[in-house]
Amino acid sequence: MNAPLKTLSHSPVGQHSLSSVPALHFQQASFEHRGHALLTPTTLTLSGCQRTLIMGPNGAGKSLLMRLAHGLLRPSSGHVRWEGTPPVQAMVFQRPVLLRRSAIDNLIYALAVQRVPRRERKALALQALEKFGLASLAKRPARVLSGGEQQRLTLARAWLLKPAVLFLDEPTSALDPAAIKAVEEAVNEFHHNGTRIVMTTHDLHQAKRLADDVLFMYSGQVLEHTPAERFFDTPASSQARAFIRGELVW
Ligand SMILES: Nc1ncnc2c1ncn2[C@@H]1O[C@H](COP(=O)(O)OP(=O)(O)OP(=O)(O)O)[C@@H](O)[C@H]1O
Repeated sequence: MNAPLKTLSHSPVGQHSLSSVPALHFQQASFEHRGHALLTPTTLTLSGCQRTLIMGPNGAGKSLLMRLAHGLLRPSSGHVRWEGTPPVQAMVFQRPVLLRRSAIDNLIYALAVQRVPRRERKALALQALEKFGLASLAKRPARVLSGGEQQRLTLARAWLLKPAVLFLDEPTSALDPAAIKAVEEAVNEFHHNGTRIVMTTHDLHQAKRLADDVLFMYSGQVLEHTPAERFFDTPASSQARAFIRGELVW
């Protein structure tokens, strides 16, 4: 059972205003592997602190686009550029990536990497565990936590980073309804604190709950990037219409 998230604001230093999160531009950015175009030349901009949901069938290129955005991959041609200084970013994966140590030590390690003074680390880590309903599991090895608990721990770690941009790659696909709710609440709280959200999901209902805008991909192409309401009410492409009806397999 997941308790609702405790309200705890980021410190003022960690708050972002619409104008302070720099835009990210894809300029004719493509990605090829062994002669196959996995992302056709793509031009788009992510700006403000929107919640952008990337949708599309399996293999459409959603994770690829996100990895290019986060800088984990470089485009084969074109550019992926921040307007100004690249902001603090965090990424949450479908399968949580945690160190072989206790829950609290995973957070303390992340703070050490950020060079937070040693004397402040434990209190900050405890606050984050408390916020994500994990205080009673602080000493438990992170890797034996349940899937939902592990995902909340990765969100707690991201929270400590105070990212201007948070990328989430299918963060709820392996979770039960209560854990999904907890993750969605966390996503919204990041959003309320001025973090831009970029997230992939296969869950249309989740996308409707969370999205400000939708990026729809099909076969390595971004077919639509529109406000969420327009995407769900009047999708422009036949592929998106089929996808929303549950008829587009790939
Ligand atoms: N780094 C990479 N090198 C080579 N091929 C890749 C790489 N990343 C992804 N691919 C390939 O690109 C295609 C798109 O993969 P991607 O993971 O982006 O799809 P997706 O839309 O996220 O799919 P799913 O919904 O199944 O997670 C796939 O055919 C995949 O095998």
